[in-house]
Amino acid sequence: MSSNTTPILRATGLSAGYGGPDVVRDIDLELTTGSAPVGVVGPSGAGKSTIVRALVGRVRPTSGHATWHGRTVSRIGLRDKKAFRTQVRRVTQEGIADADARWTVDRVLGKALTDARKAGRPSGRTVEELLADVALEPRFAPRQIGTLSGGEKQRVALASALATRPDALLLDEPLTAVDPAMRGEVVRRLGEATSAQGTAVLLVTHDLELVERLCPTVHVLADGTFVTSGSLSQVLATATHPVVQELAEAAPQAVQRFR
Ligand SMILES: Nc1ncnc2c1ncn2[C@@H]1O[C@H](COP(=O)(O)OP(=O)(O)OP(=O)(O)O)[C@@H](O)[C@H]1O
Repeated sequence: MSSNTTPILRATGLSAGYGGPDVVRDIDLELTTGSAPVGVVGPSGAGKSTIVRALVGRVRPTSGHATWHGRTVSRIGLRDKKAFRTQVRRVTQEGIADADARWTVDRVLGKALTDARKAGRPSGRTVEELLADVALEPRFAPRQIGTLSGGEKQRVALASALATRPDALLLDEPLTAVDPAMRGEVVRRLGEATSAQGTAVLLVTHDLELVERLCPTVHVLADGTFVTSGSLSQVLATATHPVVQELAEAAPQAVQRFR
């Protein structure tokens, strides 16, 4: 990728909060077409979700910028909002919370595919392929959303986001309800799907194992600022900040080898 490619999404010196003191400060981050997934890890309350909210325009920066193809996110007009929402998808731990509980998985994903086509973003995928991207078998297609487990709802939310072949996928603790044994497989398939369709991924999570599997680069957030960045192995091996040391100590066996 040439260095003058405009990033899909970029935070530059971004600070933001909720009316009181800023909860994130001076954040620099970018997602570029074809870039490898980027992780953000840090303790609860550090501001991870706030960064994602600022990137999608749900929280307005108090200083600095969030930009989408060079345009200030908080100033995207009504006319372009739909395109923004199709091209930049956020998936939270709520899973498919917006969908009617009586709708079937097939109907939810079918609608996502139709919406994508109407928005000029045909993915050329089928419901079965989307389900496979998140390691769900075809037998889930006729199931009503209200009958799914929390982890299954989270996987349907991911599949629905993939349906629009988004430029950027912002994942905020997307697999908390998926059991650890299955999480690795979902992430593997998700990594393949996003890489094949050129979707840039930002993964915000407590789960270092997920980051290790998906993200060659990770930023560590402590009390609203990035304190270190690099590969997870570099970050853990050179831990000097107390938050990084705490993360390293709490890390599962699979990532302890980096220490
Ligand atoms: N709507 C809100 N109004 C006021 N304060 C908020 C709001 N949402 C979050 N905060 C505060 O902002 C800070 C950062 O919250 P945020 O949700 O970004 O952290 P996080 O790192 O994602 O945490 P977690 O890992 O627990 O989800 C916290 O102190 C939180 O209490």
